Amino acid sequence: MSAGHILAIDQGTTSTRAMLFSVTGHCDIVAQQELQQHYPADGWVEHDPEEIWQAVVNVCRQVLAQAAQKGIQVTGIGITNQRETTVVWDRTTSEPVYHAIVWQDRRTADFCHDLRRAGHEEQVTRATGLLLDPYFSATKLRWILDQVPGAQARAEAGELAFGTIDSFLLWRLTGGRVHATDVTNASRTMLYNIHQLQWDAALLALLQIPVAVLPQVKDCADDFGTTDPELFGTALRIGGVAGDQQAAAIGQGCIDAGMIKSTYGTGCFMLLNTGKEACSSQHRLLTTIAYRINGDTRYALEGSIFVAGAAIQWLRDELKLIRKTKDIEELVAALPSNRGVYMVPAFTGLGAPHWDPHARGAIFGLTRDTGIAEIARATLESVGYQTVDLMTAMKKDVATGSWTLRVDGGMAANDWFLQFLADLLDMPVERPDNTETTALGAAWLAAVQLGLLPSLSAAAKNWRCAARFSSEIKENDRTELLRGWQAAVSRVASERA
Ligand SMILES: Nc1ncnc2c1ncn2[C@@H]1O[C@H](COP(=O)(O)OP(=O)(O)O)[C@@H](O)[C@H]1O
Ligand SMILES: O=P(O)(O)OC[C@H](O)CO
Repeated sequence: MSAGHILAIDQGTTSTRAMLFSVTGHCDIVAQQELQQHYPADGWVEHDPEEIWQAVVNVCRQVLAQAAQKGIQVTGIGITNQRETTVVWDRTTSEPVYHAIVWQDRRTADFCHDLRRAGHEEQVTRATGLLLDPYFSATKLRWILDQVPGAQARAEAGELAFGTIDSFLLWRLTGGRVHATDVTNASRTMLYNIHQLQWDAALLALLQIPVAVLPQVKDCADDFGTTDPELFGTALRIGGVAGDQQAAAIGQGCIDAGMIKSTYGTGCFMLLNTGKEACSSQHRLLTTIAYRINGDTRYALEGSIFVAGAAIQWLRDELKLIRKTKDIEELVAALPSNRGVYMVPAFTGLGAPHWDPHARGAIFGLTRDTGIAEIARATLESVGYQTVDLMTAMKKDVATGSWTLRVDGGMAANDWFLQFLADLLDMPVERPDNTETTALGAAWLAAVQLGLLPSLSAAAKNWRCAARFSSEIKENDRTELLRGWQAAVSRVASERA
């Protein structure tokens, strides 16, 4: 029997995956299930937690069945998840009291605006490293406690539990025995003090969140309990949990200060490891926890863009300009330039460094001969320009870094995009051989906890570069491209930003 494999659960925004990894990071078996998106109103995005749970059980069972057939021994489980997405459930029945409110949801934009006007943003940033934005869990939780009849009183009485998706899965996987989360997920709630490493009493009071509703916060490699034996036929230990962007940074081997990764999935998330220092941004980036192992906390600066690959899906599904996502590469590569067309994909507002939840998307520079290719190219380019906005802010905040960008996620398969990125950033862009970095990071955390790996440093030695892109354009051309973007993005700003 082959030993030492970890089952990684990656519960993402658009799909749920289970993957089986060896400790070197080789993936043997994968199962995946799409997740339905619910848009009940403008700017609202929800998931059905029961659908998420069923998908997790299904994909895990598929992988475990194949592992058993191949005689592979599964040592334990690592979990990684879409962050901030908020679930509240009944502790007795384990049933959610409302749909999961997804990180992209903007329904609490006005509430955040009011809190900002009342002067609370500095307090939020000082304690949590975040900005006062509907992106984070706190105001979503407040909304559920306000809108579901009786929820506030039941939360105060200890009858309800709140959690990000990792917590909800831990609860269900352990048969309601564990109500916990890890520090990286906690650091995205806007309720967790990232310096004191505990729930922030002043913010809980400000938002009237009862302590009784909150999960216990653990390290990323920790004892998260064992699965209910009835689920998978055996009790598996859960040894690792991290939010998906932090897990991707680990899977990219960005475990030391100065290393940067960017993940291009539905959104784009750039994390710069700042080591033991919680660097506070002067340029509207987030300070967040990169990971904590054996009580040793490492921090990161994060730039979050809400729409990256989702814009390519929009071209495919709404505008029907491309049939398959991968068709975009050939389409845009055929054009000699962007022909002055710029697209700002502010479908759900703008994230870092603009933080404008009321901004909406726009296309600029249209002429009589603008066609499908120009609009597709402007859309793909917009993800590159937004990356430059993040990197520019990071370079201003932190003097030293490796200034090499490691990339992953669905869009990292697009060579044209990665070359454009290297051209715009004037920086090497590296794609690893294993682009399933998110699940890999969760697997490595569990492997460390369960004794299959001595440390994350040992794990990171397995990282390999598969493709490297360097700038091939002139400084003048870069400046011109960026000037066009800056003009476009400034025109979608809302009056309330
Ligand atoms: N060749 C490609 N060019 C551009 N975008 C792509 C390409 N392949 C996939 N994508 C985009 O990548 C995203 C899927 O990436 P993935 O990492 O699976 O996302 P998530 O984890 O957020 O669900 C989709 O939004 C899709 O539009
Ligand atoms: O599920 P993803 O990969 O789109 O990631 C979502 C992020 O964690 C949101 O902060």
